[in-house]
Amino acid sequence: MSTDSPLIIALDYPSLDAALCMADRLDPARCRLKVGKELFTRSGPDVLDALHGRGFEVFLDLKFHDIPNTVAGAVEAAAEQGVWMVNVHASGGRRMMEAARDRLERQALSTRLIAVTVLTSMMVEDLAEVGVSVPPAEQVERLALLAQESGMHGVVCSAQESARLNALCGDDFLKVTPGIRPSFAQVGDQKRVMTPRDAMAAGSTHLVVGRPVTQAPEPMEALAAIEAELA
Ligand SMILES: O=c1ccn([C@@H]2O[C@H](COP(=O)(O)O)[C@@H](O)[C@H]2O)c(=O)[nH]1
Repeated sequence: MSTDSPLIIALDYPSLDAALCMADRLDPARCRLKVGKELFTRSGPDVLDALHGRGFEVFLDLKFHDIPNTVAGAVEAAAEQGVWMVNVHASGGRRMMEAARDRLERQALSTRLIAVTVLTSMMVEDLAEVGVSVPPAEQVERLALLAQESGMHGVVCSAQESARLNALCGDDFLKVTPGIRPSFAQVGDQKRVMTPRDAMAAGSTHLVVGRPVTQAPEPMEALAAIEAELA
């Protein structure tokens, strides 16, 4: 089932059972789901089959980062599982992103392919330690432009960068933004955060929300509060 909702709920759980318990409380007409490294490493492709069987569109968030041939094969494998979206790291470079895009095109696979710019958990000090001597916003812009030139459908960035990327890359270029924190939620390890309403106003196309829903005492109430904020 396809949905107009911008919400992507991150199923960061240590077991298939726990993830499906949450999925069974959610509605594929009201959100998409994201499967990340922990859940996929534990459950493998079974989780994708189970979520597709329940009618959800799935973002497989494995953030591939390797040589072009390896990433192209991994992206093809993900797309063959029928996922709605998959991602790579933009810092893997132009040739890597182009190889992944070309592989999807050659196999006529319609999975959206996006690139991670700068993780939403990183600040200027974190970038400096890995040899990047510009602020996150500047690095995000650089990598988003490279991702667009390399044929990506969009990027993962923080909502703090969405307005600038709208101006630089256009409205149609996807801005998938984790680090979404409603006023009732704890920030945790995220650094570049925004509320759901501000993120949409800034031009984010999709909002990734994990713990504010999945760790809430009443997850469905938390989700409803976010939807009300967006209405
Ligand atoms: O830059 C990034 C890229 C990916 N993520 C992922 O999004 C969710 C966020 O979960 P919260 O619990 O809402 O913090 C999580 O799965 C991350 O792996 C990100 O946060 N930042």
